[in-house]
Amino acid sequence: MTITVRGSSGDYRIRPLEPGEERAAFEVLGRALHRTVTDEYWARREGSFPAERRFGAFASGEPVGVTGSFATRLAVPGGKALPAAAVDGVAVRADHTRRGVLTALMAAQLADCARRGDVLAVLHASEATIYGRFGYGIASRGQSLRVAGASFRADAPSGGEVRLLGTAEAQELVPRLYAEMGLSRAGMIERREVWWSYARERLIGEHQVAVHSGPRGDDGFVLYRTEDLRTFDQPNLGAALTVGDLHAADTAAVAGLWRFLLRVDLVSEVRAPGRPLDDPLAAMLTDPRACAVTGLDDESWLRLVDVPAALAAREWGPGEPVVVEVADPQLPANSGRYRITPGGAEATTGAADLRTGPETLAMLYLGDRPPSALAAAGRLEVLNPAALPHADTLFATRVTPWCGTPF
Ligand SMILES: CC(=O)SCCNC(=O)CCNC(=O)[C@H](O)C(C)(C)COP(=O)(O)OP(=O)(O)OC[C@H]1O[C@@H](n2cnc3c(N)ncnc32)[C@H](O)[C@@H]1OP(=O)(O)O
Repeated sequence: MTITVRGSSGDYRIRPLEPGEERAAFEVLGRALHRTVTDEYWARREGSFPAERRFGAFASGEPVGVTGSFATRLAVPGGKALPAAAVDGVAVRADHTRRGVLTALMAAQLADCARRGDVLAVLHASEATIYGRFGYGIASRGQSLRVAGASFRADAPSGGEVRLLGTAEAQELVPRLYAEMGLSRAGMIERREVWWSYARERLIGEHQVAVHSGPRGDDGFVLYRTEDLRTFDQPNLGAALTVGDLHAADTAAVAGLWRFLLRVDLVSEVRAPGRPLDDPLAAMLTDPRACAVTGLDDESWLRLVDVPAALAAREWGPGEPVVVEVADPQLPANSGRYRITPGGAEATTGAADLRTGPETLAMLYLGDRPPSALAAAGRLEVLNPAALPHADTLFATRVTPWCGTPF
């Protein structure tokens, strides 16, 4: 499948990447992200950048734009994990931007996802102004924590052991433990081999790895690195310890890992970017302000590729039935009215209570924000005001959504 897009200074051909074109396409990405692709760097990345599921935009036979995805499953409220495309490696070369190349790549990719049966697509955005127009919406947010001078309350969970692993052991154990612990929050994705092929070396190889064991065995891990903050003037500053990845089966394991991190010698502060909004740490401390929130940002952007399948698969809260009308010009098969009840959701011809597009639907889908908040912001058209409180309880979820996997 090739699409030709007319540009002011020539045509672009949008087509699937072919084997052998991976490195040239990766260099488009490298340049756009201000990174030099050396032979050594490409050797490390090659396994995570297959031609499969990748599209290129070609000008005079040369790649000038790229987008890709890897297949995964994403957990939705209620615990089901749906087929999803984890979109990554999106770039257009600087001398070809703002001519519609990304728009054409996104259209090709979304059509491909729909054909493959991906119910959802998910990405982490470099800028928050890019993806809404393609039907992606902020589906989970993350907070950055800075912890210093903290001590635990007497009633905080305790127990268990933490041990540090060597790199080889960690590279085997951490992927297995992540898979065994399962997708405990809506928004979490399966980490497939194509993801680990780079993360095993970069994430694990460049971090210290500690594993927590509770009564049932290994139940959490943390990856961290340190950066010396000491100066001649401030010899007691110690190091900043930054958490690169932390997943645990329960809050006792989270507490155990944090107790360990906060006891590491010669460390003056622990930084943990991108934690879930309901991270339990502050509530476990004698001084909750010892755990400061230093940032709050969008974390994952979701696109409902197959709206009927996505709505049918998630769990709904209590409430009177609500009919939501969706208008999706990019994937017209999604356009229609959906009757949502505590027992499920299905297409209907009944009168609509609420009307919106795919971006706002994605913002509601994992329960990150209530419909009333997005209606107040003007993103959701309210045709029947009496339905709004019911929509709030139907869309509400027990657990805060979070992806927790960088890609
Ligand atoms: C999931 C990920 O991989 S995130 C990484 C994304 N990649 C990067 O950030 C790398 C650097 N940036 C780039 O490569 C490019 O600027 C891209 C990919 C973001 C955009 O590519 P372009 O081909 O210029 O986009 P395109 O011309 O199709 O623009 C479509 C629309 O988005 C807008 N747009 C595109 N990029 C941006 C941006 N960075 N900020 C604001 N608006 C943008 C355009 O103005 C245009 O708006 P319009 O439809 O109202 O005219």
